[in-house]
Amino acid sequence: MSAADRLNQTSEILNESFQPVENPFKVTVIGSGNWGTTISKVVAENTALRPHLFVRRVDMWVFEEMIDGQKLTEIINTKHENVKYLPGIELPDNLVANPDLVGAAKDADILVFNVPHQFLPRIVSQLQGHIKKDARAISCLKGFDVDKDGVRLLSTYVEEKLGIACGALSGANLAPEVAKENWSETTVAYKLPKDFKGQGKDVDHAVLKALFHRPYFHVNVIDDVAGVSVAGALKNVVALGCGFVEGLGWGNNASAAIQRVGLGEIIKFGQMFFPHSKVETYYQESAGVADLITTCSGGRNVRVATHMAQTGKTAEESEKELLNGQSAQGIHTCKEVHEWLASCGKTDEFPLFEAVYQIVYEGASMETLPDMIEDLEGVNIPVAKHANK
Ligand SMILES: NC(=O)C1=CN([C@@H]2O[C@H](COP(=O)(O)OP(=O)(O)OC[C@H]3O[C@@H](n4cnc5c(N)ncnc54)[C@H](O)[C@@H]3O)[C@@H](O)[C@H]2O)C=CC1
Ligand SMILES: O=C(CO)COP(=O)(O)O
Repeated sequence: MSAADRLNQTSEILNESFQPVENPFKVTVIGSGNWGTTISKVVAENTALRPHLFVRRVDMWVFEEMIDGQKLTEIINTKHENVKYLPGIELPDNLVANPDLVGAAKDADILVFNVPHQFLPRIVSQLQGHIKKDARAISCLKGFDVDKDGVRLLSTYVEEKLGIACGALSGANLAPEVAKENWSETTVAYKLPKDFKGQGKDVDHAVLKALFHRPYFHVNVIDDVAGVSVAGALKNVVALGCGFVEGLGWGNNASAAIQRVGLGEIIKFGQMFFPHSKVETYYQESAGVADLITTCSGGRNVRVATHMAQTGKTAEESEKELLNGQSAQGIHTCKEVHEWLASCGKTDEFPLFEAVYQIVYEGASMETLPDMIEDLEGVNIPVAKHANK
């Protein structure tokens, strides 16, 4: 059996195993960047395939902009291509670009949030009071919300601000590869809420699998929203560190060292501030170590940091020059993490995260990265008897 036949067979088996629901779910994706458009494509392919579960039409909210005198939404809806953020990829015709945020979201049963996380607060405040009370959400964002009260997951932020249950989707998922339908895995995390209405009436793990799983995009659904979200947010900070050593020309050993320290700090951060997150999520799930590896190999964060090292430009300048309006989320996340760790006096316990912040925001030298992350605690360096003579 060919690989393509095997994939089609998997898809058919999945279709048969999904029970119909009373009222098919309407799905809206909030966001239309590189990943936002890719996930919209994934979702729209599945809603077209599974009318017993989903309304065929998927709305994708687009932060409207003009491209050569024409609205981006009009281009997407006529050419079926997001020419700015996902050029060269054909989008399904049941995916509708919608510039009206409330209009796109108000009838949705499932809201998929997928915007650079610095824009989330404004979007959520515009949605307050305008969505279905029993809607459910999945956050594909990578980052944290930090204020004087603490560090919060973005799914928790959505839950608190909108009063709806929210899970997370994260994995080793560089958008251009998923968009081209190259095989990858992802992790969806969702906890059934207290007001769960029952199978066939509400969103559960099977519904989420049916919404996101594609022959080329394999989904594992788990409960650990915190583990998935912490790993997704922090690997972007580690990727900046990898970009610095790569840009300095130090090679693969240096990058591996940064990833080793980074994985340790990710797990420690998760255990310290989200103790209900599971350690195995960090090394067994796509959202854990696999996302760390792919992002440090070829993501936008690593590219931006490499450019900084090679040109001496700032993070913002490098992002602007390289990404054509896309966002390297590690730039925001390293600041959020620093602010949180500083407020609780724990920056010393996360030397890599702190070093990345110091390089991006305080002008620290990239060359000193190895010394900054060297943990000398407990190491007894022998001193020669007559060293000072
Ligand atoms: N691109 C990727 O490979 C992956 C990205 N992610 C995560 O998904 C989230 C979304 O990323 P992308 O879709 O790649 O976005 P992106 O990095 O492509 O950002 C561009 C998007 O931001 C929008 N935007 C610009 N200014 C805005 C404003 N003031 N208000 C609202 N929106 C505005 C643009 O219209 C565009 O849709 C991020 O948290 C990212 O870390 C997760 C997995 C893969
Ligand atoms: O999250 C990602 C891959 O899973 C994408 O990482 P970048 O934003 O660094 O491209």
